[in-house]
Amino acid sequence: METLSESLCFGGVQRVLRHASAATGTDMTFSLYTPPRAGAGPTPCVIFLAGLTCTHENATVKAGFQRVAAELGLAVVCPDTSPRGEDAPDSPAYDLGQGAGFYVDATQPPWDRNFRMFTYVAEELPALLRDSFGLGALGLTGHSMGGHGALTIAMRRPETFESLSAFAPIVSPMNCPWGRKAFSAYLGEDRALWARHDACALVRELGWKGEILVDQGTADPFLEDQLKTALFEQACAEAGQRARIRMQAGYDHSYFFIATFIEDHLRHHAAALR
Ligand SMILES: N[C@@H](CCC(=O)N[C@@H](CSC=O)C(=O)NCC(=O)O)C(=O)O
Repeated sequence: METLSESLCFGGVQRVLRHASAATGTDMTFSLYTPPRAGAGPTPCVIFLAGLTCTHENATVKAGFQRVAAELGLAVVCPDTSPRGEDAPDSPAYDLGQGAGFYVDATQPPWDRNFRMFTYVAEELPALLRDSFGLGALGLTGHSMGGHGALTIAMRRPETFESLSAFAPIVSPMNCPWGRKAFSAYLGEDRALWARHDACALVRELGWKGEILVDQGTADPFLEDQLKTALFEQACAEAGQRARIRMQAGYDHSYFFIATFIEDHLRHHAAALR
């Protein structure tokens, strides 16, 4: 494990770290904020999964989570969104390849060797945070493609994650252009496999053990074609899933929207992780 940077922030420490990942077969970079106040027992931690084109850095420097995380005694981890580097495949498109891992384990060449972001987030990272940093209960959140990752990974791994929220998530990748393009490339044409990575399908099949908090801006340019929040509202209603899905008037898809509501999300996680 290599420490790339370390800065004091609101009395806690904001680090950027790099490690060799067994899941992706590449080095992976992530940020880790640890709060100043050590409570009783291991520090609870929220993992924030970012969206298309992002690295660990976007949420770390733009979401503004550190002040509230310090107050609540929460650690926050921001992983990268895909494997990177010359040894991993890529595509010239912003919505496929490096920066667009879609939180699945690819089954199709050339992606299948490295693009294993489901295993990285669901298994390798939680074990690393527990074993190398002594962190405790885990919550999962994310934005857009990362909101899709948070919803799908948490529902499939309720034994690993205790709390769940999302900002402007892609709620049904099977039914939007970003998702269909990524799933065709990474997973092939097996629709049953696609459904195992689709939040609307999973909420009907598995559900989530707690309340899901979702914020979505009404001025988000991706709302109608890509994100389709109404499909998740309908799926939750039909499945009897507890969910607080808040349509936030006038907010767009940016990190200004995330920064506005990050405090609510961290409080939602802190309440469940105690
Ligand atoms: N370049 C693309 C859209 C890129 C974009 O908006 N990325 C979002 C996430 S979208 C869903 O996963 C993002 O978080 N960007 C980084 C940031 O710091 O804002 C286009 O122009 O259509």
